[in-house]
Amino acid sequence: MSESILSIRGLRKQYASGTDALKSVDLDIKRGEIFALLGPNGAGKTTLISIICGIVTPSGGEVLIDGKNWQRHFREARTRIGLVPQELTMDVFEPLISTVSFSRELFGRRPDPKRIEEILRELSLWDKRKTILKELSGGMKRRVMIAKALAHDPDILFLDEPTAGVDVELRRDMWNMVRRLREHGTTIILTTHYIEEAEEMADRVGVINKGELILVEEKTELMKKLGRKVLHLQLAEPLAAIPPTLAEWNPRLSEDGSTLTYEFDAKAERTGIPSLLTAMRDAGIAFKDLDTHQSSLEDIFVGLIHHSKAAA
Ligand SMILES: Nc1ncnc2c1ncn2[C@@H]1O[C@H](COP(=O)(O)OP(=O)(O)OP(=O)(O)O)[C@@H](O)[C@H]1O
Repeated sequence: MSESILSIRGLRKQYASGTDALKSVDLDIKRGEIFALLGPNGAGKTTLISIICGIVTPSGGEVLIDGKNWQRHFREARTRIGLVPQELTMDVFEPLISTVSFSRELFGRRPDPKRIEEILRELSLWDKRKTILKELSGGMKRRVMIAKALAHDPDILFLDEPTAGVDVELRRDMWNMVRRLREHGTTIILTTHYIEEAEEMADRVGVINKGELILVEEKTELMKKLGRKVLHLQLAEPLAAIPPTLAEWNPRLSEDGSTLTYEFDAKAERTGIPSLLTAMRDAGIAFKDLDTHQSSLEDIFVGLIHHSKAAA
């Protein structure tokens, strides 16, 4: 059994409008990992997921599931993949439990009321099982979409913007659910705009921009490698402006003049901090407190997108 459960090779998509939504994407997804695909609006995330799930036809390239071409083994691929799409799609007059049970059978699995009950209980839907979908709240409907995707016990689950517009409670429930699924061996690929989601959940992160994967990295490595640190200096006396002698460190002054912020490369041999502190002393600027913090995945992401825009 190979390490990759999913291999994407040279995947391209040009829509009839002429938009190149994917420009030859290569990606390997490891068995059992949580992979977060990050990217700005229109980057190609939904297109990528939709192709793998058989909803959109690619213009070129292929997808292999356990080494098997997903189009030639379409039935098997469909059984193994679950998708929670961005848009809610469901028959609004059906009772919840029928919709979810039907999803299981649609993907060629034998009926299993016990398993359906388990899924509904886990998603706090059991009490609502007889309610028709039309009468459920937006958050409940989203839970139903997840239940539908899980009903046939897929071993690869795609979540397209799973927590866009959901409340804090549902977001927390979903994160817990994703963790539990991973513990049971499910491979999870999620797209998100929320960096904190990737930071919290993912083992690896891919960044896609304008149809190109510009980076794939272990999350912890990514944060270590690209992470910059920020030094905050709480000044003893507020400053009206930054003295010209500090210009070479390019510090920022808070609006009230009480805090000086300096961003530095935590991995660099010379961080610039000792010389900055000396220059401050020479300028007669005293500070009463200082702290540093690691820049977040968000800082890294913004930096990357900015960089790729500048290079284009
Ligand atoms: N059916 C379609 N026909 C034509 N162009 C499309 C179609 N679907 C998507 N696109 C275009 O393809 C590009 C990629 O869109 P896609 O929806 O994959 O991006 P995304 O990263 O999922 O964006 P978002 O975060 O906004 O959901 C965009 O330029 C989009 O306008």
